[in-house]
Amino acid sequence: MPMLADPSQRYKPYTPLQLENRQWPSKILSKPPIWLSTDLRDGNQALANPMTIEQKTIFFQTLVKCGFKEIEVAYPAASDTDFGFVRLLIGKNLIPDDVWVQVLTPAREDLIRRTIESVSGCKKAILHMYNATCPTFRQVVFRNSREETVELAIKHTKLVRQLTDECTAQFGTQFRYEYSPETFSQTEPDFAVQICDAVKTAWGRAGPAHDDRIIFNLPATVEIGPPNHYADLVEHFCSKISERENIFISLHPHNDRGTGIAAAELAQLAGADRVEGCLFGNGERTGNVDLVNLALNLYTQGIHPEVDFSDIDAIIDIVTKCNDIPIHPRHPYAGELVFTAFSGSHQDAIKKGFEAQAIRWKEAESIGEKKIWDIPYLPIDPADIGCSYEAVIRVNSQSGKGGIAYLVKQHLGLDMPRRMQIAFYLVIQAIADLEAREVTIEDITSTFRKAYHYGGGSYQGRLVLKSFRLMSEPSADPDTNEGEEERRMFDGSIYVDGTLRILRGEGNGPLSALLNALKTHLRIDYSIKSYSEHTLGEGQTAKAASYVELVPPGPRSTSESWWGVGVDSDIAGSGLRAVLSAVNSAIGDRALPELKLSVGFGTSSGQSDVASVIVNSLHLELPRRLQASFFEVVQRTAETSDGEMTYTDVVELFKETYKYGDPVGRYSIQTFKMDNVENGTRKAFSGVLEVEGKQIPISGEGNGPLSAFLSAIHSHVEKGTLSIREYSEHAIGEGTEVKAVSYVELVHEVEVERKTKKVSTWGIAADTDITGSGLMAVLAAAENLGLKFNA
Ligand SMILES: CC(=O)SCCNC(=O)CCNC(=O)[C@H](O)C(C)(C)COP(=O)(O)OP(=O)(O)OC[C@H]1O[C@@H](n2cnc3c(N)ncnc32)[C@H](O)[C@@H]1OP(=O)(O)O
Ligand SMILES: CC(C)C(=O)C(=O)O
Repeated sequence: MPMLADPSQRYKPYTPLQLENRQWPSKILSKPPIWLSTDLRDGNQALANPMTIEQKTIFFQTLVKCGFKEIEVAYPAASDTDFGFVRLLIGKNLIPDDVWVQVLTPAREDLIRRTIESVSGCKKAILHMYNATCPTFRQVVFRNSREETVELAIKHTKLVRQLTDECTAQFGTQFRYEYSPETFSQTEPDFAVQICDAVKTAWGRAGPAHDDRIIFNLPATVEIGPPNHYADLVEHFCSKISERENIFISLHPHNDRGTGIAAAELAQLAGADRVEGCLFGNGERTGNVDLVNLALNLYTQGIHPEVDFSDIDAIIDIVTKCNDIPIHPRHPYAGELVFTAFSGSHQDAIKKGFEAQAIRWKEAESIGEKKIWDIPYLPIDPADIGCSYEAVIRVNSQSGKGGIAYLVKQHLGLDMPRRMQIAFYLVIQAIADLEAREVTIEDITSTFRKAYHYGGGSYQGRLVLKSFRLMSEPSADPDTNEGEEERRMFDGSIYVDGTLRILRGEGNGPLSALLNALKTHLRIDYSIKSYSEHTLGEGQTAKAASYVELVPPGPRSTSESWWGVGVDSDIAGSGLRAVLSAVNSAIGDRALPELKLSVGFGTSSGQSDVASVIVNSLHLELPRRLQASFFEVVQRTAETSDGEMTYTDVVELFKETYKYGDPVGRYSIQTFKMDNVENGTRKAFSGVLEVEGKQIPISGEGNGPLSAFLSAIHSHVEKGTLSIREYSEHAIGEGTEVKAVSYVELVHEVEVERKTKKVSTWGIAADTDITGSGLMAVLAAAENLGLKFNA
């Protein structure tokens, strides 16, 4: 059947109340109401499968834990389960002393007796009786006149009074009385007041003290009008009922029009003291009013609700298990999606909101002011109810760059520059569109790693930085401006398609020096369009994150660009890594010039090619001056072999030249000790030097281990003086096999025919002890120089 063209033919509107001097619209809520949870009664009676005693027990304990002090636990006359549950709570002493349990009964003698029997022995009980009072119920259900309806309420209230007094006398149970003119919102307002006044008189003991007050519960048993109408009815009731000070006015809104929350809030403004409802709004039909929603609404106004939902997920878990009803994903405060934004503009605003709030809070903290929550689209801090920010931003095809950037920042700590956000957004958007699904955080982080070759392991690209050195030297150009006078030289070992190569370049900064090296050695030619950086983490573990945008060289008309990201404990290192990250994207699978390992080490080969051979074969990252020195050796040797040397020839030549890896040297250190002297500002070396089988005790002092050792051997050198021109070291090997390799360039000066003659050479040594490797490198150099030691 279609909807009616004229619904007024079937449905009549509510009758508005002509309330004079209406007060509630200009009031505000400033304190929480008394809460009554009726989950175990009104909520329970609405379930297809009412709760078992075990479920009711768990639910009851959860309510107690949340801080509810009044809990309607059963309709005891309804079933053995309900009756037995009340007996169990009392028998097992499960009711805390400050908690009132409430039980409901209709106005029928047999059921009232059974209900009061159920609470005998309980410390504090609220006996709740109801009878329907509105015209339809009077006429149809009870077939009673107004007078008969009032009489029914009076008669049974008197019975309740008599039986509860008897129970108090016998068991010491403290009782309060709650009366509900059921269907209050459909009852004539004056009749509701009349019947409650009569009930109060029949009860006969309402007083102003908290525990003596009679409770009049005014149910919107069925929500038949807008919330302002309910508020009007409540304000009318509050102003007309006698002895208002001896009464608690309670609300019991249902949610048939979906305005139960609004009705409860407005009716509190209208004068109510107490609210009955269920967690997450379970209950008959569309449910009772949701107490969690009401309480958290107060909380977000800065008013503590005096019930605690700090771990809302745990509460949801118990409630959904007991009710066997799921919570809607959009349910206020509790739904799975209520702290989630999928749409781009929401995500953007949330991201900016968090950033701005962090700054605001820092300032507020420094001047002792409140840290007020003010994040777009998030009325409450999810953390306050035990939720994480994990789900705040989720990505699908409706999302924008801001949300994706937020997630990258949250999960990888990387705060991408705006243009990079746009570039990465397009990558994610393509996935979301193509696969028509939500893009998970795992998808986003792994796509980011793949796109920018970030995170090592399987994500790394064709070019991987192993180590580098940056040097400065004054510019050769006399016309350079102040501040531009330095040239930067990059000298690094980079894996190129798995082969370690030594690349060198120079520029006016580290990044341009690397780009120059890539151009020179690998014909990779790009320029930097933008660069930015920020710190990642705090304190000692802080690192630098750099972002680079590369474009093809020449006039910048192209829209094509490649972004890269690099993270390193060293800021220059992070920039270099960012360049390589972008280069890896830019080159794709284009072929790169190979390192020719077996031919061409004649005059046409460069120093870095030779250095590449050494690093690949012996894992030695030669200092630049040693590279130059050895290159000269290679060139001289190549001349004698028609300009051609094989890879193996070069390696052997290196070993032979520097006696590297030669186990039987003429000189060795038998034992040594390095002490701190002069408050640790200087070092004192003492040990035994073995020279061609002879043991020579030596000792000396210096400002560091090497100078101390040098001074120790000095007096035993046959003639001349020794000094160290250059020293460097690096680790070699991995894990437990790691050693230190030291490189020492030793200079020997001798007077020959009144002229000072200077010769120098390199010594290289590896040892598990870094000081040991340095000393051995000095000896190796001495041996390579052909020095003689006296005993
Ligand atoms: C708005 C609310 O939520 S009110 C609470 C509703 N909750 C429940 O009903 C859950 C528990 N109920 C039950 O277990 C049963 O209904 C019982 C045990 C209370 C009564 O069961 P029964 O005796 O079989 O009667 P039934 O369920 O048909 O109830 C209707 C009878 O109670 C009367 N009645 C209904 N409400 C009331 C009341 N508040 N006061 C007095 N009598 C009432 C009806 O007029 C009707 O009487 P009739 O049999 O003389 O016509
Ligand atoms: C018994 C009353 C309070 C009731 O549950 C209702 O009217 O909804």
